[in-house]
Amino acid sequence: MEIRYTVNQKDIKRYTTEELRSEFLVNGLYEENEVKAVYSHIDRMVTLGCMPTTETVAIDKGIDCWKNFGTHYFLERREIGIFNIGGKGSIEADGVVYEMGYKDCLYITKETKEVLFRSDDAKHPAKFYMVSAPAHRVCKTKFIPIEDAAKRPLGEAKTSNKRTINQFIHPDVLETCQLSMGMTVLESGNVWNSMPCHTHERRMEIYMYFEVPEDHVVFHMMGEPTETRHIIMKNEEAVISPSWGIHCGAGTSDYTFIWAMGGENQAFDDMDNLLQTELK
Ligand SMILES: O=C[C@H](O)[C@@H](O)CC(=O)C(=O)O
Ligand SMILES: [Zn+2]
Repeated sequence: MEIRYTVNQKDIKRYTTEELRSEFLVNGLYEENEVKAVYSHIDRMVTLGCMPTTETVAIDKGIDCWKNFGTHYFLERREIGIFNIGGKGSIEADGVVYEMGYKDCLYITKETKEVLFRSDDAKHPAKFYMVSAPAHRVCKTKFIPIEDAAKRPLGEAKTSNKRTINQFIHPDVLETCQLSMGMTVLESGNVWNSMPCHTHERRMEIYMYFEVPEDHVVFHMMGEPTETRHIIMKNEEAVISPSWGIHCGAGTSDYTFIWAMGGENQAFDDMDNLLQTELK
């Protein structure tokens, strides 16, 4: 598992493109029958990808839980949210099997000892995208299909940002310790997400862009509002946003992304909103 430490907003002003990317971009999430995990010291959030093909893959494959977490198993003191962005598959959590279709979500609570990933068809494998946060109490493991997500339509075609925020792991849908997660779907021909943009000093956030057509990219904006930087994102790549940073983007096409937050609170609307004209 790759470990990343926290960075400071004063230092990143001088980062090169490569330095910015190695600090904030998470790519190569899907290697056959492996678990790719990046542990960020920013709110101790772990971003993971798993694409089982011919094997049943355990969540801690390639991870030394005792060394990295000081626990006997991955979810001993953590909770996790998982989306399937690939073909049909299943997740087994302490003996209970959840069938996971495209864009289905599963929240798994703290103290779940065994988590296993499988694909129904190795030729069209499931791709599990996951974010895990430290947790202090047991909640309820819950399967959440997109129909059960709380929907928030936002934006308009005139400003190229017509989209729907689907809140899956959210206090209105289920209880968690600190994790919240959802999926924002842009309507055809709309390219801007999270614009007008915001920060939230109380929480960090991770975006993972997908349904980005081949040969297209998303310009993900980051940095302090008056010191903005960008990272060019390809399909199925994630980007870490520290509490002090904006996080929004424009694609060269429409796309979808999964957001995940952790930190002090779970109040989705607790944002420090910014006007476009305030940005530099
Ligand atoms: O804090 C909330 C997150 O940044 C996202 O939910 C915003 C988003 O999906 C959007 O406006 O498109
Ligand atoms: Zn945000």
